Amino acid sequence: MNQLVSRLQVRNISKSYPGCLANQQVNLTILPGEIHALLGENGAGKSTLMKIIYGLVRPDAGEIFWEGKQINLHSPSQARNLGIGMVFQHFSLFDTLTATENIALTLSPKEKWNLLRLSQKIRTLSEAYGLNIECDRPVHTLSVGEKQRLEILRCLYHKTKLLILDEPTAVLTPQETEKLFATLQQIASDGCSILFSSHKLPEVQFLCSNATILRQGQVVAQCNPQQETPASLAKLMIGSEQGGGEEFYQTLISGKQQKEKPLGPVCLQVNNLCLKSQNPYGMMLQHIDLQVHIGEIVGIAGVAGNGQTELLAALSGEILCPQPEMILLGEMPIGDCGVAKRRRLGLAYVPEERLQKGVVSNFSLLENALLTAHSQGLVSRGRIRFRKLKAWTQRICDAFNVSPAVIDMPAASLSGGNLQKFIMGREISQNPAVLIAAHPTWGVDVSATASIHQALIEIRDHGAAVLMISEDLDELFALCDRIGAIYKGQLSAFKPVTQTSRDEIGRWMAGLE
Ligand SMILES: Nc1ncnc2c1ncn2[C@@H]1O[C@H](COP(=O)(O)OP(=O)(O)OP(=O)(O)O)[C@@H](O)[C@H]1O
Repeated sequence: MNQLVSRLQVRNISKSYPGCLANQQVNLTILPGEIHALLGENGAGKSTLMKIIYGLVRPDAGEIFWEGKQINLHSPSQARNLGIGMVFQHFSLFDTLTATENIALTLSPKEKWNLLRLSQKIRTLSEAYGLNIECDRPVHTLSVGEKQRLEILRCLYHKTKLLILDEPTAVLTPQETEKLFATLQQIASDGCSILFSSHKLPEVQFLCSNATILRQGQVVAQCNPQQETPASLAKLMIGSEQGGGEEFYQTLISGKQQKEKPLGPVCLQVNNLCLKSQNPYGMMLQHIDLQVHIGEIVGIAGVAGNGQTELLAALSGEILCPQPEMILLGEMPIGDCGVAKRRRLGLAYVPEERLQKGVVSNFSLLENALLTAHSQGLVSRGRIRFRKLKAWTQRICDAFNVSPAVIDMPAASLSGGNLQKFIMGREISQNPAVLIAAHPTWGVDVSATASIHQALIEIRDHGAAVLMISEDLDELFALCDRIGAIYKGQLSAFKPVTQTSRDEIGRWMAGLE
């Protein structure tokens, strides 16, 4: 193959949305077999550019060249036919269909296939790239990592020549990320180009040989990440006026070192919780005992699919417990209380799936704020107090740097990281007695991660009990006072972070102790 012909070139691409220039005269070139990073803060315009390249969003201006020829993309199916595949931050799979059926849906009507032969082909491909997918399992039973591998497999099936990955490692465990990177390197060495966006800068450095950096929709730099440091990459993203050097980056990522302190009274308690999953492939919770004290952040680590979803559902009230005493808030049994009552009693909740469960995506930020914060004096005698609601929502956006802070815009129009900041802000601002948060900084950029960590530390220091469930060990170690792991529906012991190590937690996550 002629290495001089670029796989993809975009020239002077611009795209605006009401009140925002998402991309401004963006130029980008990707060569065959290159793993190219697209970097920028939340809202910098990365997803917009990726969606333009995938034919999902029409640019207002600019040109796209595919293997040297100018193209006019008007749909993802046209992009897929050319060899462009995309894996979104929020997966685009049908949950009730199997892996094979999901791939079958994307085949052209002209293609001859039957499910059995297709399954065999997919299995062979899956083995060749070490993707490890069980073809006959319904998608809703797959873990996050498995769903992502299925999306990649679907692209490989279509002989993708440019694979676009929008924050693929945001909710993967370190082990899953390692596996993903090995697969990506193999795909790239076979000649497929990869466009990769991530807020995890050390990963970008490890994987990518070229990077384009966006700030407020414009290309501000291009570099080889392997010749940079995470600090210098962060500085390019944030801008030299604000971003400092290594020290500045370290303060962003390191969180607050915990001092050991005496524990306050227990605020959230789970007693011998045994619960069958409602999902036939789900994980049964077995004899869960857990205590979170006032003024404490407790972290639960674990590989996705080990009972985190079931535990979150039981704690939030989505699923009721067989006995009320299985969950206590202070001294009050709440195991039989629904979501609304638990919220009234002071429990706030940030779910795993932000678009499906965290917000109603076509509701405005204002309406989404009201959905969980109505008891904060925002409703009186059945009437919404609009002035208060507007001020409340605006305060969340300002305090958590949600951009654009336009409160009557639909939640779906926010970038992924900004939506996460909004959901975290909405829950933290209610000063809950207990905050349960799954993946609190999913897809959030380095500086916003630091602000969310700071906000979590502040509510803890003001007496809240915080329970975090995350696969991100760096985050758990940066924030938590005590940490444990979940494996096959059972909890490990919990230890102060100062008395354990990543190795030990990693062993607990793998059920080795
Ligand atoms: N459908 C839409 N309607 C209105 N505004 C939009 C829409 N999609 C994106 N935007 C805006 O365009 C800007 C760029 O968003 P984009 O999702 O491309 O950012 P990003 O760099 O991918 O951010 P993140 O890292 O948070 O995913 C943001 O200000 C966002 O609010």
